[in-house]
Amino acid sequence: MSEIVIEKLSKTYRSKDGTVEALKNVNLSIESGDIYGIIGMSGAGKSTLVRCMNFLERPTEGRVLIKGKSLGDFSKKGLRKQREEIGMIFQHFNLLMQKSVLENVCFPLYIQGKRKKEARKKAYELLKLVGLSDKEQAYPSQLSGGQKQRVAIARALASNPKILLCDEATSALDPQTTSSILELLKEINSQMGITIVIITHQMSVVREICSHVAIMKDGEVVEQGLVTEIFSHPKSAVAKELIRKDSAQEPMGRQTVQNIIQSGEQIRIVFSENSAFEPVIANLILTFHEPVNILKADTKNVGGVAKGEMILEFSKDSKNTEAMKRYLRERGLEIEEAVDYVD
Ligand SMILES: Nc1ncnc2c1ncn2[C@@H]1O[C@H](COP(=O)(O)OP(=O)(O)OP(=O)(O)O)[C@@H](O)[C@H]1O
Repeated sequence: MSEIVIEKLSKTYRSKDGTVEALKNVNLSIESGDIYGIIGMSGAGKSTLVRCMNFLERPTEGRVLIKGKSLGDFSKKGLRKQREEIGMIFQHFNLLMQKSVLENVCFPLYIQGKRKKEARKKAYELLKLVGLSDKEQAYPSQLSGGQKQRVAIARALASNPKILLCDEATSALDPQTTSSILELLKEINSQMGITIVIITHQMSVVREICSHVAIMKDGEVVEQGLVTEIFSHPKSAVAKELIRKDSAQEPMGRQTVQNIIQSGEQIRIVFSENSAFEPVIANLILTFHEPVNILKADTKNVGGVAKGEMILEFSKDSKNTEAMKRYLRERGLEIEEAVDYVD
């Protein structure tokens, strides 16, 4: 049975300035143990969707099922109990600034009625898990962004949730700290079996950690599936744009993209790092006696697997472009037009 099912979900905000359809007929299925990314540009509806997953926001239409139980059917008390199974972390950590790290982690346990001794024992364990045993007496203002997010993760895990919702949890962090937090989330997923939902606007986050992804635009899911599949063969314009931005963020990638000679047709190829890719390109050149520019070549971590990505450019006056593409396809490489990936 799926851990989370989103069925025909719509959310409309009404205010004196008019109505906003933040979600339109969203359908998703998230399996137990998935790390599921939800990605899209600003305003796409990501936060609204994740807030509907624990009914912080009530949908206008549709259902949210957690392990087959519809959240809409719960009483207030039942919903509060159900929410203990769904932890959440945020971009700005939302810690209690007047309380120590230890007391921040104890807080949800006190709300559940746990005694101080029991709560503290659990909090010590969690602080050890997130690598902050030495900071239990510190206050949030004395911590770095990455450490604050570790406290927030420990606090979210205090009620033994089955699901952890992460709303732009790494957006306020530098790339190195982002990687260490993603690493921690991966450990939590694999060691504790917690299903993780990650809201982000960065493809690099999805690439590094997620098994599945849903891509949102204007309140709708425009594409969803395995990250490896979407990274290799994105279909929607939004997916292509997010992949292009991901590449352009790397200094080498940007430089190469800016320096390209806009001449012949360009294609994008994604391949396994250890595939026999180079001989194919060398043989292509030897077979057709034509130069082929390699505009960009990169290796990316896609769900822990190294994937090669290349953008090739054929000569402007080439009469062999179609034959060369056929040659590459016949050798098992899947290729696509690269117009969406270069500026
Ligand atoms: N409480 C609210 N009242 C009215 N409109 C809202 C409310 N919350 C969100 N919206 C609108 O709903 C749409 C989706 O917003 P949402 O915050 O879910 O998008 P997002 O993809 O998370 O964006 P961002 O990445 O900028 O946080 C936007 O047009 C937003 O202005």
